[in-house]
Amino acid sequence: MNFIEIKNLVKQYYTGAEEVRAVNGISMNIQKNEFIILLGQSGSGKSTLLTAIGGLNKPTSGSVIVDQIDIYRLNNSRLADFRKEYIGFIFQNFQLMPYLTVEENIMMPLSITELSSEEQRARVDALIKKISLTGKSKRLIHELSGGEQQRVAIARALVNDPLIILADEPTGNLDSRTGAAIMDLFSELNDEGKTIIIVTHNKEYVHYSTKCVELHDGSVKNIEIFKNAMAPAEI
Ligand SMILES: Nc1ncnc2c1ncn2[C@@H]1O[C@H](COP(=O)(O)OP(=O)(O)OP(=O)(O)O)[C@@H](O)[C@H]1O
Repeated sequence: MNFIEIKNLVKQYYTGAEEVRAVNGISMNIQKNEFIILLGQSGSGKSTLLTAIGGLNKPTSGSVIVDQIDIYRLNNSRLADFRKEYIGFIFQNFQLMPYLTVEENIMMPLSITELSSEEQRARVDALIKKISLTGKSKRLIHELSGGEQQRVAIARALVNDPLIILADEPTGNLDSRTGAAIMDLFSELNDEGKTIIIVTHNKEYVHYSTKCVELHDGSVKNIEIFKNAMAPAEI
């Protein structure tokens, strides 16, 4: 059974009199534990597709089905619950709170959960260790390097233990060595069972993926398969 099914997805934006078909009828299936890289020129629809998969961008038509949930048929509050349970989202510009500490940033999505404070503490400590920032947990975000900030953003995306990690140009603001280290971290998360979908301009990263999907003008132009995910993969 497919973990994520994208069915004939269309997204049109209207700005004044102008209409843009950012996604123009995309269908694809993604299996659990795949590592998908979305490539394509600027404006080809990558971010629109990614945010639609993450329940952040209601399509004009078509559907996104995750774990058998037709997500845009949910009401807003259930859709928010879906995002919390299933999705960890990471952005190019980190979107962290600059005047909060590393651990306060990671803990933010937990504040509304029912975990005890001890459980929250243990979870945050384990994530700080995972991103190799032990010893810097009390630092303010603006006292960290770009690569460290992106690691904090990844830890924050992981704190509710989502099954799916979506990242929009996560290495776009980083130098190549730091970018590769971030990709290694995604690879490690994929090995641990997370399904990962990353938008990037960097073709050198395709070897991290199980499947590379290239978009052009809102459609799938090419699909290249690099390796099998744990489950047999099929798009
Ligand atoms: N909120 C919006 N309102 C109007 N048009 C939009 C909006 N978001 C995106 N678009 C348009 O939709 C098209 C696809 O945009 P999208 O951001 O999905 O592409 P992209 O491949 O991620 O581009 P980039 O690599 O530059 O981030 C573009 O023509 C863009 O201008």
